Amino acid sequence: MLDDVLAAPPAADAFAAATAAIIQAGRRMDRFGWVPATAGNISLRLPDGSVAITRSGGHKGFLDADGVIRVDLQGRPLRAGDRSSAETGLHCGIYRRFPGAGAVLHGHSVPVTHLSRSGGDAILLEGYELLKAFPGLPTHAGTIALPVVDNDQDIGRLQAVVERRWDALAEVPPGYLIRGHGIYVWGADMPTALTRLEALEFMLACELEKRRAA
Ligand SMILES: CSCCC(=O)C(=O)COP(=O)(O)O
Ligand SMILES: [Zn+2]
Repeated sequence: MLDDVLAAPPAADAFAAATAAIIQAGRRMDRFGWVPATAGNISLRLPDGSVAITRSGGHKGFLDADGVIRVDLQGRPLRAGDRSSAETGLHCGIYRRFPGAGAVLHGHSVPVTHLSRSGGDAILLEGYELLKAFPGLPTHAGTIALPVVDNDQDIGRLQAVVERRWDALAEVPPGYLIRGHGIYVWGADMPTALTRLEALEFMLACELEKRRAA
């Protein structure tokens, strides 16, 4: 019991650590060109069940501590007047559905935007060594069918569509694409989410090259 109390960091410390991790993730995503202009958003689940998430509208490669705020699992800001990401509902939808999700990343890369626009409800990734970055895929011989959903400015309606897609899948991959918009990826923690995003972006860039060459 005492061990549990000592192991749990005070809420303010946990938020400060999450803010630092989010700032670092934004810089990393920016280096790859995945968060152009004010695109993208980033969040981490906090030990008290709330969520640290980027504010709406800033450049995610130039975040400072003021660029990260807290919301509850329904996406409501914990401090009156704070305006979290316009896509907070998609982050919270992931945290509510997957108790093991601890970090969520959203970016707008060229491969994601281009491939998601070219039709189809899923993008098949097969034969890539980097598939091993995903749960349950011990070799390159596995396959990921990344769901693609139509874009919608109504985030509640978009989240309902995403949930219906998840309901229809025997196994839900930890990511999906929004057509002409971007990608959502999650993991147990920030390093895992970043690894998955990087692996997916690499494979999607290869898919784009393949289509160009065809
Ligand atoms: C100019 S990007 C349009 C909004 C968007 O798709 C996005 O990812 C960023 O929105 P946020 O409110 O999180 O800044
Ligand atoms: Zn977006």
